[in-house]
Amino acid sequence: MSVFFKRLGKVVPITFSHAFQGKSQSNSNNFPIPFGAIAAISGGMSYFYYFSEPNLVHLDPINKETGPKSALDPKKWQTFKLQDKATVSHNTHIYRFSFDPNLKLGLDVASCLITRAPLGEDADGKRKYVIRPYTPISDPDSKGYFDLMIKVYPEGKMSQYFAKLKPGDIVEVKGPVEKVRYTPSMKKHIGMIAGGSGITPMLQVIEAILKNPNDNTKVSLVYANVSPDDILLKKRLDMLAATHPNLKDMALKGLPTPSDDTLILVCGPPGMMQHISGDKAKDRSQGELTGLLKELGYTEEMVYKF
Ligand SMILES: Cc1cc2nc3c(=O)[nH]c(=O)nc-3n(C[C@H](O)[C@H](O)[C@H](O)COP(=O)(O)OP(=O)(O)OC[C@H]3O[C@@H](n4cnc5c(N)ncnc54)[C@H](O)[C@@H]3O)c2cc1C
Repeated sequence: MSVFFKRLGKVVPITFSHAFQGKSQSNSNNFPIPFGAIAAISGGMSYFYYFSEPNLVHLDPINKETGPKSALDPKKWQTFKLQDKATVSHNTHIYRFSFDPNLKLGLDVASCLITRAPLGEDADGKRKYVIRPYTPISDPDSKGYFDLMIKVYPEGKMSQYFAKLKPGDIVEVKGPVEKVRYTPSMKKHIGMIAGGSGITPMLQVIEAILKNPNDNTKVSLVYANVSPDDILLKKRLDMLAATHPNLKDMALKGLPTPSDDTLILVCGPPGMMQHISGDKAKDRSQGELTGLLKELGYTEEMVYKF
């Protein structure tokens, strides 16, 4: 496993021990997206990401009661009203959308939803849309709202649309789209490799594991970012680093070794995917497993690309 981190280290100009120093770091030449910060968390961690940033939306207590009705419809675009927006980092925000408080959103872990926004008209005067998937990070069992954490790109069609939204504005949403079905204790050890906003599907799975007291699945998360300032939920990670003296070692040993009891989830920008696992196929199926994970002996059955 140390080979993996040696190789990863080639594209990570700063080691984990530097990741929380709060300075901007130089770019790597090896990667389309430079990775300047990497964090690893292992095993039975508790998660408080909503409480880790002072300017976040205040969450209502989660209503665990489940009901038969869902707010989402996989076949129909539905409108959801933006209730509030909170800043997580210089380019990332959490958007809370509200709906009927008697309903759950209606998705199984791990799933995303699809959003669309009007984008001018085509030659025939027909409305054009930009369509993008996003992964809710709120508890799927909460009623009446869901949260999206979205990174804004300077030229990003949809993320710029989100950046301009004000409370009361509406967004069209369809779904859910199931990615990988998580069932409690389906694997002994799950490794996660995330870059930037690729942390969102990992959060969904982590939350599902941690809220179930009977689920003892071990989770190792490797989280790469452009610079320390880009680490989403940094305060929470800082706290873990401060209270877990062996966290640095875990960064070197954390990922599960290849075995039938192992699942590695990967989500991040194209450059990272290419290097770690190979990108998904053009038809968005899983595609061939290549990259570091393949070299290290993981098989396609052990890896899932979001
Ligand atoms: C299953 C799934 C779930 C997703 N969940 C989330 C989520 O929860 N939160 C979230 O923020 N995003 C998520 N994404 C990514 C999201 O769907 C969009 O791709 C992203 O918001 C960019 O869309 P855009 O229209 O703003 O940019 P585009 O108009 O598509 O791209 C414009 C420019 O932005 C830059 N850019 C766009 N995407 C990236 C990238 N990934 N890395 C580096 N540069 C980029 C490039 O320079 C690009 O040329 C998810 C993607 C998938 C496939």
